[in-house]
Amino acid sequence: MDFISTRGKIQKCGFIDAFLMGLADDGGLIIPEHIPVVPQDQLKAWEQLSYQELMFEIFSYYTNGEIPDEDLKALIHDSYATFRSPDVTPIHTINESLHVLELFHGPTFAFKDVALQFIGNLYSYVSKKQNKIINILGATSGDTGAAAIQGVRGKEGIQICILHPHNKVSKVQELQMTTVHDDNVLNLSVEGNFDDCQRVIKELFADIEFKNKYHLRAINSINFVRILAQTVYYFYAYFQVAKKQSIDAINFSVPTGNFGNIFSGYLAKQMGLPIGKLILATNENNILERFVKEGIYMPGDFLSTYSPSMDIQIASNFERYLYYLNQKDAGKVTELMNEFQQNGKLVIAEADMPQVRSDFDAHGVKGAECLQIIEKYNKESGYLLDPHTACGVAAYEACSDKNEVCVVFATAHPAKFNEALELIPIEQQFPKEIEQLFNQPQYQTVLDYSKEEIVKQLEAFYKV
Ligand SMILES: N[C@@H](CCOP(=O)(O)O)C(=O)O
Repeated sequence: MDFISTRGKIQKCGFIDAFLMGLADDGGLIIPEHIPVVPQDQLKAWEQLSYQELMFEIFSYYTNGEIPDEDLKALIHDSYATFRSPDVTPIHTINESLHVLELFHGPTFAFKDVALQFIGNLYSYVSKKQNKIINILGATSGDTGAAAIQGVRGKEGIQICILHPHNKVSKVQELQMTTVHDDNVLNLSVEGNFDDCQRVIKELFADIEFKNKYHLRAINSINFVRILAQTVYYFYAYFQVAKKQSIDAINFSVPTGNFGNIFSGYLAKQMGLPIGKLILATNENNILERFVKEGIYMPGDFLSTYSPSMDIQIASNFERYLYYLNQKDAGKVTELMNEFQQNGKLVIAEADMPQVRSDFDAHGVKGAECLQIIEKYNKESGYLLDPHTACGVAAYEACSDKNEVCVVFATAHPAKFNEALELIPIEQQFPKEIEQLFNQPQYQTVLDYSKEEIVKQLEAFYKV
């Protein structure tokens, strides 16, 4: 399996090189040259596998034997040893048409742990095997940063710097990042929003001289390994539901900001998993919903919402989808991305819209609807949703027929967003790992939004 760029201007490379490159050196995103299709009898056999065994099988389609089987198995095993559920991502069934896939049983109580605990271990493995310096640079709207820091803290040969938007993440998210006081961790709290943070890191990754000098590595979903690791739970969810009831295709409703989590579903579907609808669940920052409904991809005004992890306007992984929508024409993708850069908007050809609408459906939650859904499900079924998952459930209600089966992703534990939950008359409980954060000192540098200032901080922090 070789890896290429959506812009077509890098040499084909193998799995580890694709992992280390993060953002493609031509400014595009890395994708597999061909998406492998899993034969039906293989899919059937996978039904009985544990999460870890399934992940090994899926990764083996992509790793080209670059990681010996025993090493890959050990990496996978170690990555999920810290999870609070033996199933890694267990299913909670509300009724026959609605299942919630709990993706928050990792150390930082969000779905990001599922990929990032593995990625932390993989960076450590590569650093030791190839004697490589790993300087991670990432941007977060709250969850990625906490999970990535947790995945690499204290690991030899790895430094991590995370940019988060100052005062625009939840208190628990902020504490999860900034109470870590390890020498290899730097938290920069930037006056701006997530899009500002993501823009700077993308510019730095696209500056090849800087990227190579400082050995920059990515943990955001620009890194294809993030996408691949997230496909595993689509397969696992399907098999768990299939054990409970007879199903054909199932729908997935996915809270999404950077288009990474749902793009993993697109990949799983191309690999042959019987997925019906992929439903994009967003909040008021609804660029993706407008794209599906109107065919226009154009950022609107940034809004702070009850679901801050999805307070994103420019979705990195959208470019991966554009590549497939345009029949893998890298020249066309380059043209479209340049157009977006210049005009701040992309208009999808009318002829392509039936395809878009058969690939995705979408619903954007507005204000009170998020809290109403949390209250309603708590009252009716005693299940507590976090605000992002509530967007997913609202999108299920809007887009999935009741005679279809839908899995909604619970992307975070509700305790991470107590500010929103306090607005509803329900009882909240904090897991002890979260409760104890409130008594700890914080370590972060607050910065104006200035690329020069950020670069100065990185140059002082990274070992080269
Ligand atoms: N919602 C994310 C934003 C970064 O997205 P990623 O999937 O590219 O890491 C977060 O919580 O940080």
